[in-house]
Amino acid sequence: MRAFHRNSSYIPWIARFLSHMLASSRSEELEDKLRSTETCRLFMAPSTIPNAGIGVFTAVDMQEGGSLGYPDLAIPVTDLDWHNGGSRQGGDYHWLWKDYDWLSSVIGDLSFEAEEVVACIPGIGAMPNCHFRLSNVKESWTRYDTAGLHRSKDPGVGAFTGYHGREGIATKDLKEGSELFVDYGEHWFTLREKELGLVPVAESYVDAELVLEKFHSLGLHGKGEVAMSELWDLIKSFPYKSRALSALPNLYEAANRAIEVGIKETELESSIRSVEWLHKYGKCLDNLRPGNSTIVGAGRGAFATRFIREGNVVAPAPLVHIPYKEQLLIFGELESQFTPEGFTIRNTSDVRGKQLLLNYCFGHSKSTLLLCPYGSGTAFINHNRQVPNVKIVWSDERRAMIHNSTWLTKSVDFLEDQLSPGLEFDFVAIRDIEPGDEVFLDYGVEWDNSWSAHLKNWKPVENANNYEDASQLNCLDKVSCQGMPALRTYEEQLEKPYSDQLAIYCYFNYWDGREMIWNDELDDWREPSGENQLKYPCNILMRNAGRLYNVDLTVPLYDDDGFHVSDIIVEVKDVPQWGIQFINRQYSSDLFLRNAFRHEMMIPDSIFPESWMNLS
Ligand SMILES: C[S@@+](CC[C@H](N)C(=O)[O-])C[C@H]1O[C@@H](n2cnc3c(N)ncnc32)[C@H](O)[C@@H]1O
Repeated sequence: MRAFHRNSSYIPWIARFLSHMLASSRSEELEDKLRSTETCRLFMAPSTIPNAGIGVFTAVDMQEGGSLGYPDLAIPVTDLDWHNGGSRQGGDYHWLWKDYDWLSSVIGDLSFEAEEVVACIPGIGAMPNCHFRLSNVKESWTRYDTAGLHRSKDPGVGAFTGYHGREGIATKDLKEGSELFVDYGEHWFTLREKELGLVPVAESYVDAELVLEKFHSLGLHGKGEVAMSELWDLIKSFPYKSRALSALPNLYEAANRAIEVGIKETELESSIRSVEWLHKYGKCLDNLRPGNSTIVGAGRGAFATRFIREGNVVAPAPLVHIPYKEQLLIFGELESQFTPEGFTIRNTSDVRGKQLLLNYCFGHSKSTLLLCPYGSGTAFINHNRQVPNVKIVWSDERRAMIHNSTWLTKSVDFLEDQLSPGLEFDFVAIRDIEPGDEVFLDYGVEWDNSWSAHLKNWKPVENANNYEDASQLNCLDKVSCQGMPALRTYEEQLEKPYSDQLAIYCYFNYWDGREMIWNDELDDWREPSGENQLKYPCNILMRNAGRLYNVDLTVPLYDDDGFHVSDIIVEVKDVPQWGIQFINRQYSSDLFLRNAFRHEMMIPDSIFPESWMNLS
């Protein structure tokens, strides 16, 4: 009280100052809100699964079928083992992306690009955790196109991925605050038992419920809560671990609740965070949406979905580290030499190019290290040296999910030994960004010089004028097919063939997962973006009225061990045009152009640690 009086002469000044501060922060806040199209709907925040690192959460109620965030792109990585001395070459290397990349066959047509293809998909494709019982997100098929570029005239061709449109879709109604879970497949966990322990899979919960039921029916409740709680601790600490034991709640209180409502319900309850909590501890994941870049020839770009004030985080970007960038080199073959198993052998003195992934990673001229962001939407951010509106900074550890600043003092060899990501950038606004603005980063002077040299020296490859990319001929639904030329039948193609590098595939309605069933009366042509999509090589036999075609499918048959034993030909009638798709044959698309631009984005000297400078 006395102190108050003593300092009373300052009160008018302090009050004025405080009220000014409050007024200005209030008006900024209000202004931000007014200029925002909406508040954040998707957050990255610590997972509700203990020790599972990053989680992704919806901050709004979401109905089954609703889109979670914005679609992301998929970067094909081809024949990585072959080029990098993987098992076939008798060597070994650490590829951290393996915990994040996807088997290409579940992504889209990129499985046709090469013999072995994996897809690196940032955002929803890489961040959400897996919980078999609570799976609530599925991811759509990617779409493919060259963003209007053609190898006969555009130097940017092959320098960005054609695969995009991979979207997270809610598979059930979700309450605001729910953590998103995708299904990685049980195999993912059984392969990683050493690192992750016995993570419960679907059937573990059946066993766990039985244990819980028995525990409940012991009838020991009369002995008091303390005894029951001790018994529960004993069960949970039982030294013979199993997936079922891991599926049981950790705490006695949670076990009690699970007896009441079931394990699933308790897990569901604890997988929801409050929206306030997400705002406090999370980072917004849907400030960026993809669109066609305003830079001609640059492919797609990232656009702000809402107002972002200078200094604020536009998007967080956890980083996958690749300690030695030679892992992204692509080699030619040794002529007429084969491994005992009959595989071709790479010629290490014939470097043919670099994986496209390089263009989506950051590096430094004095280091072999690459850091590849898997934030949502950040992979779309294009380069602009004149008017960038974002920069990269190391995440502030107090708000970061995985950033470990001690790694900045360690060597590249140390990073090679780190088997999970531990670094994180934030893309931060360096000026106010309005909704709809394209977001640009300055990729650095080396990138800029290299791009200028590319523009100066670029010449189209031989026969580029005759190249017809599959995406030029494909239409994806009834409406878009209306504007397309009719497809040529097999006989018409004898007169006027399609380009050699194109193959024709047809969708096929199937069911079961084990047994192929076909029924040409079924009118169930899979949506190109749908799940369970299968397509087989086909011949167009006849064009019917209404852009429907009769086709011959070549359907492979497999034995019980999954080996391809033979093919059968199945005739299917009245396939709609969008059920017939052109595919670029292996190694023929723009991805493999020898003259395609490849360069990593540069990490500024000001934030690049000296301890990582292992090149002179
Ligand atoms: C991180 S990706 C950016 C997203 C990319 N535009 C896409 O469609 O996927 C980097 C690549 O985008 C393209 N790019 C970025 N900025 C560009 C610019 N200013 N001019 C031309 N191409 C650019 C180049 O192909 C580059 O290798």
